[in-house]
Amino acid sequence: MSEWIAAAGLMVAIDGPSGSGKGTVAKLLADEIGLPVLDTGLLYRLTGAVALERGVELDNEAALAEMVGDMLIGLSWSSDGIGYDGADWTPRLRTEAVGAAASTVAAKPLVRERLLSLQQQLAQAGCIMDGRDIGTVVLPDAPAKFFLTASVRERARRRWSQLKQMGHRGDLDEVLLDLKKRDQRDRERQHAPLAQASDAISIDSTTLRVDEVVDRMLGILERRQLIKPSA
Ligand SMILES: Nc1ncnc2c1ncn2[C@@H]1O[C@H](COP(=O)(O)OP(=O)(O)OP(=O)(O)O)[C@@H](O)[C@H]1O
Ligand SMILES: Nc1ccn([C@H]2C[C@H](O)[C@@H](COP(=O)(O)O)O2)c(=O)n1
Repeated sequence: MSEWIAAAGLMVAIDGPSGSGKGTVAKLLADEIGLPVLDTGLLYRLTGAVALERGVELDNEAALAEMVGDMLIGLSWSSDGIGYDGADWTPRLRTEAVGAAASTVAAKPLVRERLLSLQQQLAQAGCIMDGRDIGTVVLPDAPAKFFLTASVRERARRRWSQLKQMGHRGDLDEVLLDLKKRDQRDRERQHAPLAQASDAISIDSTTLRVDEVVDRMLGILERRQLIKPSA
């Protein structure tokens, strides 16, 4: 049972760089307030993974856009993950290679354009959506927007320890370098770059526990009367 009741159709946007904790916090917040959570990174990861699998050049924008058009037909995307062509793709999308491919295809305006309306349609019933451009482009009118940050060293440490738990033997400096490259690509692309919306509240999670971040968000949503205690 959720501890809070969310206003009907509430949309909460959570943006931030890789490893800032968006996905983790979005899931916990969603459990607390009883909303579905949509991880938009999965759409770009699936695009990158399908392109790699089919041998579509990651720099060929027209071919990628055509591929995404086809992909949308067999796509199922929900709080549980992402499915395509009758298979659950979620478990195979968490590798660094897929993350890098996702970041490359995400810089292509035609790819973003093709994925935009799906995100906007699914958000309409109310949700917590996390990504890079949710507060700025996908849901510019969302009544609650958060921009989650953490120092690049801390984000690399988190990613490294996550990889270690998954059985990978990554080097921390290598993870740090990959993260810096991804940050640069995501922030510097021309179309819908990673950016804080002017009306987003920034939370630096470098020295905060996950539950402390979630509590801050709940406090802000309650003060804005977007949620109320369920009891
Ligand atoms: N405040 C925090 N303190 C410590 N560890 C955290 C914190 N927030 C998240 N983590 C851990 O950091 C790792 C990365 O978090 P998460 O996957 O949620 O980040 P993300 O911003 O969604 O990244 P990406 O955009 O690459 O998907 C996870 O292992 C998570 O448990
Ligand atoms: N709204 C979004 C979500 C994700 N991306 C891109 C940028 C990331 O490097 C890549 C993978 O995202 P992650 O799963 O790590 O959150 O997808 C984007 O451009 N816009």
